[in-house]
This record gives sequence, C-alpha cells and structure tokens, in this order.
Amino acid sequence: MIGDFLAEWYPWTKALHIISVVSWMAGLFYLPRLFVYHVEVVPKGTETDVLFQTMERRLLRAIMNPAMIATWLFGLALVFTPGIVVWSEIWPWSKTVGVLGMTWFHHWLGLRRKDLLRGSNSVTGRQYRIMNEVPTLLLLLIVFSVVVKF
Ligand code: HEM
Repeated sequence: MIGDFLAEWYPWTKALHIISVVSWMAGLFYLPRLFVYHVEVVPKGTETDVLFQTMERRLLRAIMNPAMIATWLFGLALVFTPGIVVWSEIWPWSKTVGVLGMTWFHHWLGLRRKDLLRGSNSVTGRQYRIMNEVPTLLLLLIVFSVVVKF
C-alpha cells in the first residue's frame, strides 16, 4: 500500500524536502537582491544589463524552478504519509497559507524577470527591497507552523 511505502521512507522524504526548501529559499532571497542592483545601478542595453539578465535567468531556471517543484513533490509526499498531518489542527492551514504565498512570490519574481528582459520594468529598487522581506515573513510563518505545531 502507498501509505506503508510513504511511512517507511518518511525520514528520507523529510530530509529531501528540507534540502529542496533550503535551495528554493536561497533563490527566493537572492533574486530580488539581484533585481535591486539591476534597476538601481545598471543602465539599460549595456553589457552589464545582459550579464544581469543571464544571472537572473540561470538562477530562476536552473535552481529555483527545480527546487520549487522538488519542495512541492516531497511536501505532498509528507502530506500523504499516514499520521503526519492532522487537518483539525491549525498548523497545516497556516503552513498552507505560507506555501501558497511563497509560490505566488516565486511567480511574481518570474514575471518581473521577464519585464527586466524586455526593458519594461516599472518596479523601483526601494519596492524590490520591500518585497525582499516577503519570503522572510512567510518563512517565519511556515517554520513556526511546522515545528511548533500550534
Ligand atoms: C510547497 C509545499 C509544501 C508542502 C506540501 C509541505 C508539507 C510538509 C509536511 C506535510 C511536512 C511534515 C511535517 C512533519 O513531519 O511533522 C513538512 C515538513 C517541513 N517543511 Fe514543508 N511543505 C511545503 C513547503 C515548505 C516550505 C516552503 C518550507 C520552508 C520555507 C517548508 C519547511 C518545512 C520544514 C522545515 C519541515 C520539517 C519540520 C520537522 O522537522 O518536522 N516546507 N512539510
């Protein structure tokens, strides 16, 4: 049965989930930082502009997209592991709010990357600095949910 299989592999699934989460978070913290420098100090159409576009594309495609998918896959495997998630408690719901927020933020960054590629960015460096705090706040919500289990 799938439940027995998931229960047997639970520590491994959780370890792989945490590794994926750490990789995803690294990108979610770093990409908006790149955007801050990109909009504040790099003139459009220069070699440096192209260099930033390349760094942003590689970070998103090679690290963040695969890490997000792996986080979701191992996270859902944990959800289907028998006895792990008790939906009558609050923490699974607050964690769900956090992960949906994190996934929205990832897609928002993807859209902003395309704006920077087309030269049609309208977000200021200060706004990117503020948005940089979103993953930090969501991280607090998620880790308190899953570790404190209120
Ligand atoms: C993307 C969808 C996600 C799903 C479906 C999911 C689901 C889960 C589940 C069911 C557990 C097991 C809880 C337990 O063993 O008691 C877990 C553990 C964990 N999750 Fe997620 N998660 C997701 C994303 C995230 C994200 C984005 C973070 C961090 C930013 C995160 C951080 C953690 C941590 C640190 C643990 C280990 C907690 C412990 O030691 O028990 N997860 N996750």
